[in-house]
Amino acid sequence: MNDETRTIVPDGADRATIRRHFLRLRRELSREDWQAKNAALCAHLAQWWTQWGARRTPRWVGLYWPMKGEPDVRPVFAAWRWRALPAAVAPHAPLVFRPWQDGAPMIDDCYGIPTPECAETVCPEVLIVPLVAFDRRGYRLGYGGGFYDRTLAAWRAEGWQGIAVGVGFAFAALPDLHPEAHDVAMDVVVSDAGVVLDRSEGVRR
Ligand SMILES: Nc1nc2c(c(=O)[nH]1)N(C=O)[C@@H](CNc1ccc(C(=O)N[C@@H](CCC(=O)O)C(=O)O)cc1)CN2
Ligand SMILES: Nc1ncnc2c1ncn2[C@@H]1O[C@H](COP(=O)(O)OP(=O)(O)OP(=O)(O)O)[C@@H](O)[C@H]1O
Repeated sequence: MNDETRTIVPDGADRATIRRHFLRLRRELSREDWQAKNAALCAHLAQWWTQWGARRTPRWVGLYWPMKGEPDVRPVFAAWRWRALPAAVAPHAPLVFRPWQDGAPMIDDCYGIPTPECAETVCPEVLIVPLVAFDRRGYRLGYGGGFYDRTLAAWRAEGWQGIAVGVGFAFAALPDLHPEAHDVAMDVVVSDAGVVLDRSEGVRR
């Protein structure tokens, strides 16, 4: 299967169908394929981060603990002191972010995803967001919990000046995901094909 056929989804597909389609494609990647794509994505993200970080003074970076074949961009921030991981604490609540260092004690959040066992929470200035699928304007599909949308909506309502950086595999790019009212677009999207969207200069953060 080449990258072009990968993007074919059934005509008029709804979100659940699109989500299943790209989750299946991701699951079917060979280990070698996944590693090559992940390495390319990490290289592009590292370059973006170096350039962006040189002009700003970001502190907390919100990462995620990868699962189900998600890209693993943790190596890009391995030397960064201010790393945080999300915890889903309830099905309809915004995510909370907890400081994280390698080797820190972890517990499962309410979806069984490891999260630091730590009472402190932080609000990341740079939020790295996993993309199951994404479109040209930076709208995304995740696992369907609405967590990132809810989290970003809550933070922005409180005056958050941070930046949302989506990371996903290039085969999951679609022209238009037909966003719904609650969908929050990414400011930057990085894939194994490069930085495919960057509005970070336009936003004051
Ligand atoms: N690595 C990672 N961590 C993350 C997220 C993420 O997308 N990736 N999240 C981003 O939100 C939050 C957790 N959200 C999740 C939402 C749903 C499911 C889940 O397993 N859903 C079921 C289907 C549920 C349904 O259909 O209603 C499944 O996929 O089997 C897992 C995590 C916080 N942590
Ligand atoms: N700000 C919000 N307030 C209330 N409900 C919301 C909000 N954002 C999303 N939702 C609800 O969450 C549900 C899932 O949304 P969506 O399909 O966009 O999830 P997703 O972006 O794939 O998931 P995730 O962000 O967890 O990766 C939708 O039914 C939506 O109504």
